[in-house]
Amino acid sequence: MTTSTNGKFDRTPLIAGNWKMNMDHVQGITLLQKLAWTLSDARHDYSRTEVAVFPPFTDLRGTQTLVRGDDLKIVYGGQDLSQFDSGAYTGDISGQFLAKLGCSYVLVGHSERRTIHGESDELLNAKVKAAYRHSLVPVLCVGEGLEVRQAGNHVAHTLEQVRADLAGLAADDAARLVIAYEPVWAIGTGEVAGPLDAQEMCAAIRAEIADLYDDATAAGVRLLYGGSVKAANAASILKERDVDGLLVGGASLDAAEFANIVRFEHHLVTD
Ligand SMILES: O=C[C@H](O)COP(=O)(O)O
Repeated sequence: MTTSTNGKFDRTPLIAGNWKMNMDHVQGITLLQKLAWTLSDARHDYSRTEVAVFPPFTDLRGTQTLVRGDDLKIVYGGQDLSQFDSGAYTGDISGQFLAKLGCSYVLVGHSERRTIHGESDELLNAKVKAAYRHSLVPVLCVGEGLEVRQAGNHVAHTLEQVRADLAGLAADDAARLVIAYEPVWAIGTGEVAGPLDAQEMCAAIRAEIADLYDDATAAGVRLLYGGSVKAANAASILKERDVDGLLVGGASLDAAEFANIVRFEHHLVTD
């Protein structure tokens, strides 16, 4: 388990920015530089809250060069990877290539991959395993659409994704996993799941991991919430017991806004 000096956190909180298909390699460098400067001016302590960005593939080499050159503490990852390691898979990107570019993480099963690209749980299970083959930590994205939520089946649906996507995964790999709960109806819509919705699902996922593995493994897994997160709602979501971080889309494209989300602790009201 990672440890944190943050009051409620047993695990180091992770604030992750998914740039999606925004920011070319020049814009990406400018955004990353602004983010690093803003956090440096604010004396952000990266050992208290980890910061990750997920730029498009074409930005990763520039990201690596900037992070290394300026000795930044921001970590980064790819938005997807192939289930294969190399070969005749036109357009795909191997986890091996991501690792060589210094990526720490990789998103797996973002809802936009599941819906637009029709990625199945079987495929995502293979991608999770491919990530570990290349020492990348998968950020596995799960969550329900609006109809499932309205029918009240959101917990069962999401846990089914968790079970299928992790099938056959070893416990020591599972313990390092990050899972992002992203209700599809709250992504890019301005609709935010309430803190209690986020907590309900994160607690259910943690209990499921404990069932699949054991309590120690479940205690190590970091669970993020994603869906229309802004600086104004970040702290209230992160106050919840089982929520260990955030996966931020739109708001991560604005360095000042994202830095404010990273600095959520300054907005936490202590009870
Ligand atoms: O990966 C991020 C999620 O899809 C959330 O995106 P959003 O913050 O723009 O709603």
